[in-house]
Parts: sequence; C-alpha cells; structure tokens
Amino acid sequence: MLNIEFTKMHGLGNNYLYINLFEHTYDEALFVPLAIAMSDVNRGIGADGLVLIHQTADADCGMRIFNKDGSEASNCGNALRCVAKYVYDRGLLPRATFTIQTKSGINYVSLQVANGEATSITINMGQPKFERQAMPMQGEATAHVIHEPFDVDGETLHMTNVFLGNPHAVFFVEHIEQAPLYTLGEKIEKHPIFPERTNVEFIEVVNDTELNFRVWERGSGVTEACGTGACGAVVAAVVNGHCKRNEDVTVHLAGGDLTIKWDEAGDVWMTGPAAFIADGTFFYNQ
Ligand SMILES: N[C@@H](CCC[C@H](N)C(=O)O)C(=O)O
Repeated sequence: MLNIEFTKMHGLGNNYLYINLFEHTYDEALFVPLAIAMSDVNRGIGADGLVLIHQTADADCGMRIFNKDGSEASNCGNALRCVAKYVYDRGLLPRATFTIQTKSGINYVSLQVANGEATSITINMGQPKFERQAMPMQGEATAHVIHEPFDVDGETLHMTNVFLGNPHAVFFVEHIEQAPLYTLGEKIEKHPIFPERTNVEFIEVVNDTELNFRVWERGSGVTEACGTGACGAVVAAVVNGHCKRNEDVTVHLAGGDLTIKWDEAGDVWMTGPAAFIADGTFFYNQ
C-alpha cells in the first residue's frame, strides 16, 4: 500500500484532488491509475479528476490535469485558480502575480488578497483557436465551425467550436433547464467527428453581458463548472453576435459565476474564486 498526500479543492464546485509535487515525489506511472482510483466516489475520495502541482524551468509553477477517466487534458480553468490559491496561501509562491505552465502554454495569474489569502483570481487564458485541426475535428483543417448544423442522435443542433486550452463544442439553447446534457452530452463528446473527443457546452443568452451555462466535460461527465468552457462560451457568444468583445460577461454556471472578457488584443481573461475543502492521505492499493 502506498500513502498519497492530497488536498481537495474546488472552483465553483468543479472539484479536483491536488498533489503537491514541490514537496512529495511519486512515480510518474502512477498518475493515470491514481486519477481513476481517487476520483471514484465509492472506493476513492470522489472528484472530477486529479491535478499535479509541480516545479518547472519555464514558469513559476507547473500544473497537469487528469480527468476522472484518467485522460490527460491540456488545461483547466478552475484548477488554474485552485493551483494559484494553493501556491499563494501555502507560501510556495508568496506574491500576487506569477505564471503557471500547463500543456497548452503559460498562463499569467494575478490575485486579490485579503488577510493573507487569495480571494479572487484573474488568469489570462490565452487566445482562442477556431480551426477544425485545433479541436481536432474531421473535415477541412483550417475551416472554422460557427453555428453550423450538426446531426446527433436524429436531431440537428447548431454548433460553434472554440479551442481554448481544451476543445469546446458550444450549442445555444432557448432555456438552460432544457439543455440536453444527460441525453446528448456523452454522444457529442464521443462523436466520431472528434477523434480526441470534446467538451460540450449548452448556453442560454440572458443578455449581452450574461450567459447561463451547463457543461458535459470530456472524461468527467456533468460537472458544476468548467473554466475553459466558460471562456469558450463567451468567445462563441461574441462570434455569434450575442456578446461584445472587450466587455465583461458574467457566466452563470451551475456552481456559481465567473467573469470573462475577450479583449481587443485577442486574450481571454477569467476571474473567479477557488476554495480548499480538505487535506488527506489516500491509501492506494496497487
Ligand atoms: N474543468 C476544466 C476542464 C478540464 C479538462 C476537460 N474535461 C478536458 O478534457 O478538456 C476547466 O475548468 O476548464
């Protein structure tokens, strides 16, 4: 049996198990099976996945993210805010601005702090890509998919694709309560047109500065929030003429609100909270 030290945190209910590799060392081969075992709510701790916080030569800190099914993603907006809070509050990086490296690049972080704790975290999430090859999605490599008909399970929906650290297939709906999350989420995620699968977002436009949002995440299913997905949703809303560039948009997720802006220079900014849940030791029977 191996003892694995972890911290459970959440960003608007999107909860992951964090392993601090600044202070602990584990065999690299363990991370995929650990993500699956620890995320299991019955025999593990229960979470949307596993996040590693590690040192790197290219930034102040590094992050890797594994979904509940063990698949590794390139980025995670909610985990970035949690990692930022973790390294600040626990004294690993005791300053209000720093960088975090993910598989999709370097993210710039700035914190609002009160009584020695990060209370609100703003992150530059980078620039969106629209080409099919970025998702990736079958078809003409450089073509964009903006409000295009998409057939799934005998229905025709209209899809907008945005890659923002991760792939996002965005669908606008009239009423968020009627979003076909459980009926179509997994079918879209695993549709053969997406060889690496995709995250799936349903969006109701409230007005030009507010969106209601629900998500089916690749590798984890329905979660309460998705940070890269909220960024993708705002970009999709702008390119479809529902929201404006360079303005704050409040995204109402199942777990709470994020503020997102796609600025004139092309960068997407995300602001929101992060919270500690527990520290613990997982007894891993290999
Ligand atoms: N919850 C995340 C995204 C996590 C990865 C995603 N499921 C994928 O496989 O692309 C977020 O907050 O961005």
